[in-house]
Amino acid sequence: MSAQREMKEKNPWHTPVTIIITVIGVIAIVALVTVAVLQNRPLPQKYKYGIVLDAGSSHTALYIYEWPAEKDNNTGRVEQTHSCKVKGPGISSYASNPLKAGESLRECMQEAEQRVPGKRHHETPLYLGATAGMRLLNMENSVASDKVFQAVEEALKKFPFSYQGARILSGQEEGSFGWVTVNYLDDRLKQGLETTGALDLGGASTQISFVSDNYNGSESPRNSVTFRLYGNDYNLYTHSFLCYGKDQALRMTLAHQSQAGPGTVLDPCFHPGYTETKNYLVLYDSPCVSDRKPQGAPATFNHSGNGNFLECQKNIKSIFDFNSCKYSQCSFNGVFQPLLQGPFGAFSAYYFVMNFLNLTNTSIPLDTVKEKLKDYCATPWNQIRQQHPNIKLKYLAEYCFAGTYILTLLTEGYNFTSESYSDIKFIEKIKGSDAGWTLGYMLNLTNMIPAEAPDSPPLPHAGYVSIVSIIAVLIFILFIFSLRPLWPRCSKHPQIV
Ligand SMILES: Nc1ccn([C@@H]2O[C@H](COP(=O)(O)OP(=O)(O)O)[C@@H](O)[C@H]2O)c(=O)n1
Ligand SMILES: [Ca+2]
Repeated sequence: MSAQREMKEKNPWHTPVTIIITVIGVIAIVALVTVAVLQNRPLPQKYKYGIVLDAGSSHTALYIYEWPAEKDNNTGRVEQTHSCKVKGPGISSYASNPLKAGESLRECMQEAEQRVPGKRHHETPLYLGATAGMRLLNMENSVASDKVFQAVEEALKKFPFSYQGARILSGQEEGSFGWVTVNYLDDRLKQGLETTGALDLGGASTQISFVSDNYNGSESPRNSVTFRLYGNDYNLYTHSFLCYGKDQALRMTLAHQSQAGPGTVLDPCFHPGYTETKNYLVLYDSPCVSDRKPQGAPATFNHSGNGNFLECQKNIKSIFDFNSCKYSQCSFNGVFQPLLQGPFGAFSAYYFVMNFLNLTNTSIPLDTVKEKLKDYCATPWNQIRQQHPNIKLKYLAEYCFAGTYILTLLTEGYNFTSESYSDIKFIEKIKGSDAGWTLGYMLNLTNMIPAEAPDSPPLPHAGYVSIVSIIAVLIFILFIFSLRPLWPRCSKHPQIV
């Protein structure tokens, strides 16, 4: 017998039956695992889109959101993919020429048409939400505000999206949807984590929204908003202060000073050397101040600065009422506010102003922040202008006021202390999406956040593939053992040839 044959007889695995079984087994395992992997491989992503227009008091911005199309119940992450700032002022400024309000949106809407894939246009919901600018116009002149909405509606309907309406948000909606946005983007809602409060500062109103253990909605129910999200109940405290956005607050502070008498206003909230001639009619053209219009005043007044932080803060404090409170505790103007419970995200003008002033770092002690602002306000206007040649003078002139207003609102208004000040984070975006009410508004209207926690597959994909592989190998080994009777017998002793 040849040596080769001898080898074969010694090694039972070399019989044709076992070789065939092994090959088939290996092929079967590879096929099984391949199918398991391929079946669960993410498909090329297809997206759905949603568009929200934020018609603020100072300007309108368009946001495009996208989310994976094939996720059940739209449970995939929603992200902002594009934003467009509408040129010109907010839509409430077009009260005397409503058609222009509609026209102003055209450029950003055309951009949206480019950005959203054509075949998704007709199914992409389009919302417009207006905030405090339109609230004020509606109070002042509801016919004019209706006309602006009509014009805006006509302009938006010309685009191929699924138009869902334009309306004024209530203060509660504005505050609570800002809170939803921040906590959704931080993944706090899905995971049932402690939530972040939301501080939104606009031009015409400002919102504060947070969950507090000592607030269940029974004291001052009008400040209560409840949500059931991903299986958790949230009882939110929220309040919107109309007229306490930074632009209207500036009007109120100026109006307060100009009551001292017509002529010149020497304003501690403006830099030394700043001087402008301003129109009384423009100053008082807002329901926030119209009742304070002095009788028989001249058409214009001289607005000059002397840059004094402490005096500025004193003036700002005069627009708050700290005395009336019929609840256990109040923020200001007799508005109930439970004990602050952080952390807080402060966005919109809070961020823009503090970022300009290089004061977004809240681990800097509050006293140091005040010192820095004091120095900034005392800096001569000429020097400020030279340091920031590219910033529009109107905006540049107002940062001393705006910074002082923010600190006053937070500490005197909402009762943040030197300790709790560091609970605030000034934020612009979270994971690429702007902080603001728009995302929360769309998530709510499209039912994108389920009330109950979605059922998740019991195993992640990797775990599933590993278990399938292990079971396949075990079945194969069992199979081999079940064929034992067919195995060639091996002798314990070397065969004698
Ligand atoms: N880059 C920017 C953009 C806006 N802003 C200010 O942020 C505020 C935005 O308010 P808004 O137009 O949303 O007004 P509301 O309707 O929310 O009260 C305005 O006071 C703007 O002047 C800013 O300070 N810097
Ligand atoms: Ca706003």
